[in-house]
Amino acid sequence: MTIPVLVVAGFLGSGKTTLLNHLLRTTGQVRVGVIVNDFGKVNVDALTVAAQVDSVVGLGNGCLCCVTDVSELDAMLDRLTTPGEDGGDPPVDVVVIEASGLAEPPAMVRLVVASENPAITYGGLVEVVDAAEFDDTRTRHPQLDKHLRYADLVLLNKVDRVTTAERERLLTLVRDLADGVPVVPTEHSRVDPALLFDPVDRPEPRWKQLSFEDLVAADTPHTEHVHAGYESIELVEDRPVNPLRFMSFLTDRPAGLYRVKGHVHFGVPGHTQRFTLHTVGPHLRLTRDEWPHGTTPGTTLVLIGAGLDREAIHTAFTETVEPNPEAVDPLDMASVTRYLRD
Ligand SMILES: Nc1nc2c(ncn2[C@@H]2O[C@H](COP(=O)(O)OP(=O)(O)OP(=O)(O)O)[C@@H](O)[C@H]2O)c(=O)[nH]1
Repeated sequence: MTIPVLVVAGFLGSGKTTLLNHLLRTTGQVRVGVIVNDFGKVNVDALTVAAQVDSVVGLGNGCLCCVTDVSELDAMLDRLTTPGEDGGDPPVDVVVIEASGLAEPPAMVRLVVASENPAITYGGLVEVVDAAEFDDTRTRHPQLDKHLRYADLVLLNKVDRVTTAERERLLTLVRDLADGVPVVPTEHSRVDPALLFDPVDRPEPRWKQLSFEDLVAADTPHTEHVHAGYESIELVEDRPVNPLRFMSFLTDRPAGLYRVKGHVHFGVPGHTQRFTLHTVGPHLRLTRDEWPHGTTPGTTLVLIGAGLDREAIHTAFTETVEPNPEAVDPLDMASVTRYLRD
């Protein structure tokens, strides 16, 4: 299991810190490590802080870390993702970094994507935009359009501050500008964490200390419940898929797609193993191993995003099916193996 590292960006006051606090509160068993450049911003009840060592503040359900600039980020990621001395689990399941300033998000994304740390994987760049200020921000910062296209997911936040008609106009405009990047409308950055990363299935100990998360959950008002706001599509196919057609299905990403995970069966001579795939936006990650004993090779994918065209996706995927994998040129597998990380 690798630890996804997400980067949260957005203009001043758009709702980035609100998103971090929301994730710390609502991720169930997922332990979220948060990296901010100022602890003071995150709403930590002093009583719930279990320990503060150097620049890491430990919480019941995660860690809060502090970095002053990008150069410290790598070391902080190592710390958060290294298993304990007892060889047990690393301290967190997911890391969320709040990027500040305009230049930082691309630098942070590059650092995470290029990281040599085998424990982490890039989890996506989430751009938070303020619906009520959108037109003004765009006038003042024309580069906002570029930021939208560069993101892997856009949260159109503060929709409670605009009328329904305005919300629809903005949603259409932002979707248009984001050019295929999924856009999810939110209030107080309340996005379903399942859109961002996978839930963790950790057996609950029969007896456990009350955690930060339990305390918050106990007094979380009903209105805090998240609306799904995202969808997932499962694709299952027993027949092999063609490497070139399948890779172009992934790289010509369907509009609204945020991430894809699953197993792929190419069945091409010399490449009949199981390929495990994770994508976030345009970033692909593949590993290869043998099919577990007793399983029939086949492709099973879960696509997660917002505003997905189910029918178009099913059709495009079906077109990748290869009736005669033995006849496929093994060199065509280079389009797949160049993404391998094993
Ligand atoms: N009405 C409304 N207010 C919101 C919403 N989301 C955030 N806010 C408020 O907007 C203000 C700014 O939110 P933050 O989460 O601090 O924004 P930020 O992007 O972290 O801000 P900076 O770090 O200063 O750039 C706070 O007062 C939030 O409570 C929302 O959806 N609706």
